[in-house]
Amino acid sequence: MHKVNLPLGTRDEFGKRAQRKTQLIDLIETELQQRNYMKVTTPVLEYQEVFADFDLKQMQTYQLLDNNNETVVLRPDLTLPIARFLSTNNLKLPQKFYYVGDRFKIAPPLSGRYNQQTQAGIEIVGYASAKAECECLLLINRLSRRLLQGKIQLELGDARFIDTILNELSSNQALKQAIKAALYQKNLPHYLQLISRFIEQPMFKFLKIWPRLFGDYQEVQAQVLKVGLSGQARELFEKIMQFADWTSQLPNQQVTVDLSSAPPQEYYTGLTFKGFMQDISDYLFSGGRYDQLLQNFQSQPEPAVGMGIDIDRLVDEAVISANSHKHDLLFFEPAQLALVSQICEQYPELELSLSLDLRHAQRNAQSLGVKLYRLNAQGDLEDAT
Ligand SMILES: N[C@@H](Cc1c[nH]c[nH+]1)C(=O)O
Repeated sequence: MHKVNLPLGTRDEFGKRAQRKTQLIDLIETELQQRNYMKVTTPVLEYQEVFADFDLKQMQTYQLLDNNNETVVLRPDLTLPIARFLSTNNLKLPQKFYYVGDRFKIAPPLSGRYNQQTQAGIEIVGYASAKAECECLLLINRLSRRLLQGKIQLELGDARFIDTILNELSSNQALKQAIKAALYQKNLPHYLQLISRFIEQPMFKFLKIWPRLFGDYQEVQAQVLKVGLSGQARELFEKIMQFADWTSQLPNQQVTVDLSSAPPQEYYTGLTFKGFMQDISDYLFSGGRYDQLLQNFQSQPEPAVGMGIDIDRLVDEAVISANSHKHDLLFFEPAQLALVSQICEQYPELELSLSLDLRHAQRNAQSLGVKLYRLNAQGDLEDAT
């Protein structure tokens, strides 16, 4: 038979890694259930229109035709299916939900990323106050301390900040888009050229330092205070700083801000946050407020905050040890099945020896360094090593 390869960007998971992943998911689910989150599982297949309104980071999706000739996609995001779910089910709100599942995005070739990624996440729906953001930030801090020796750095921003500044500057859409793109790409020469026309404006001092406004929140705060900000931009800035102040008081929590990058998802409408580790390019946690999203699926908007947890990254980095203790073996004959069933219940860690005969079973136990038992005439365990 010829060997069949896996589709590009996919992998098999097995052994210790697969076991650690299950342990990690169990730990997160227990944590969330203890805090009264409701589990939601949505299918991996959705109609394309669920994702149509959002440019989910230019991602390519897997598309299939169902038997009615309608295009369905393997979900590239888990928040939009939850929004779709909420609009079609009359659940009592406010409510806190969580999910664990795989999402599928076709990664650029040679990027080293997998196209199927496991994500856990929470969606806190119906709460307008900052306490919903606090719940997410607390969870990141708790998981960071519990699993990653407190190594997660938080990065805060606000999805409205960039547009607010640009709207105060100009009504020229094309120009605003160009500045935004230069800022996102950190294309400094082009950015400086684009802002040069605002040299007479009071905000020019801010514009000049804007691309560098990321990093330690107190340093960024000091720089912004020097040049000043006004109006709504200032209010948003103060709100980000307020959250930075609160979270920096959590144990082992380093806090940074970023005032010049694209929000992690297009649907965010307020505070955004990411949790990352030094020297790892991908974020382990990413979320934000998205008060308008549910309006896309139903007539009414609903305040909401949520975040995703990159389970695959977390498995690679988390300090959890897979149970790897040895199992003693039980040699048996098929005719003893009913008895074996009882013994298995009594000794859940005993592994059945499936070797053909006692001699093979003994050899196997010896090479594994474990004991071999068998059942004597009275139905009791006896050492047969
Ligand atoms: N779906 C988001 C995370 C999130 C959950 N809820 C809100 N945001 C992501 O994948 O980045």
